[in-house]
Parts: sequence; structure tokens; C-alpha cells
Amino acid sequence: MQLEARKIGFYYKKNRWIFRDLNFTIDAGEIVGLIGPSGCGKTTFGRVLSGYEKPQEGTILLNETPLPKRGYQPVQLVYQHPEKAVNPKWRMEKTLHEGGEIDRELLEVLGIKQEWLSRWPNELSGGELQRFCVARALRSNTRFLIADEMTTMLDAITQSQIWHAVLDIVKQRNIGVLAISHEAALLKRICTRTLTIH
Ligand SMILES: Nc1ncnc2c1ncn2[C@@H]1O[C@H](COP(=O)(O)OP(=O)(O)OP(=O)(O)O)[C@@H](O)[C@H]1O
Repeated sequence: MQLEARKIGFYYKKNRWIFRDLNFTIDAGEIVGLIGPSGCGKTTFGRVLSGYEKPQEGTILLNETPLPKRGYQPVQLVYQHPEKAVNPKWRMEKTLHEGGEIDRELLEVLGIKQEWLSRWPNELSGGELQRFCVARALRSNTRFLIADEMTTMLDAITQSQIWHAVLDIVKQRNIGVLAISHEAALLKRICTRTLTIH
């Protein structure tokens, strides 16, 4: 299984390219770091790679096939602000169901307590909420995970617990991960290779 960005170009404002002619490939089971200065386009790249934004040029291919237009997306994105990624009017159980059948074992690995399922998002800490976003993203048919500053706002212990769980799961399921982060030390610890955007 391979996720490929082939000659992609993207802009928000006509002809003001954020990137162009960009090629990138990640294989199943790889954990690739992406680092670079603020504003260089890392988040934009993650959004294009996961199918949230459509590039003006080039294609995103999963095993040589374009990403599905609808239905469950095999490339999942988890970003920095879990509070913006969940519906504030849904209890956590419903949010989890958005990702399909609830996998109890996954919840346990991620340290999600049963009693949190009946809570509203604003009744959880940032770290607790992020665990739900990770669980929702790691449904059984997820093949690649884009983790965009996934643990940046969390304390060191929570950061380490979440990454520990994620690395366990992706290893078991041979999921590829693109980890976007400002933290070179974190990327050095978890990644098989790291790319730097200048
Ligand atoms: N929705 C948008 N509309 C217009 N311009 C945008 C939009 N989102 C981002 N940009 C611009 O695109 C450029 C790349 O932004 P992006 O968020 O991808 O960078 P980044 O490398 O992830 O930055 P950071 O490390 O600060 O998160 C920036 O100049 C930003 O101002």
C-alpha cells in the first residue's frame, strides 16, 4: 500500500502557489516526519494529501488510484485542535460512531475511559478529547494517518501516552503516518525518516 502525491500544486489565491510540482510517497508502515518554518505550507500539504483540499495540479493516489470521492476516507487527518474537530452538540459516543463501529480494544489502548463516552466535548480536557479524535481516525479501514501537530498543545506525559498508543496501533495494522511537527526531538524519536521544507 502506497500513498503518493504526484506533481501536486496548490494555491488558495489564484496563482499564488503554496507549493507546486511537489512529489511525495509514503509506504504502509512508514512513519515520516515533516518539519519546516511557520507558514511554509505543512498543514496545507497535509490537507491536500488527506483529500480535504483538492490540488489545482497533480493527483493524490492510493495504490495508483485516486482517493475515493465519498464514503469513508482511508487517509485520515488528526490536527492540533480537537475541540474544533468534534460536534459540540454530540456526546462523545456519537462522535466515535462517526468513525464506524466502536473498537473497545482501541479505546483501551488510547486510555479512553468508559465514563467519558456519555460526556459532552466541553466536559473533557484537551488531551482526553484528542484521544477520541485519534480513535475516530483509526477505524479498521484507515490506511494512512496525517498527524498535524497532533499533540502540540498537550503536556509531555499526555503527548507521550498518545504517541505510544498510536505507534502501537499503526505498527499492528501497518498504517503509514505523516507526522507534521515543529518538534524536531519528537520526530527524531518516532519517525523512520524526516523531510524538511525550507
Ligand atoms: N484558508 C486559507 N486561505 C488563504 N490562505 C491560507 C489559508 N490557509 C493557510 N493559508 C496561507 O497558506 C500558507 C501556508 O499555510 P499553512 O497553514 O499550510 O502553513 P504551515 O507550514 O502549516 O504553518 P504553521 O507551522 O504555522 O502551522 C500561509 O501563508 C497561510 O497564511
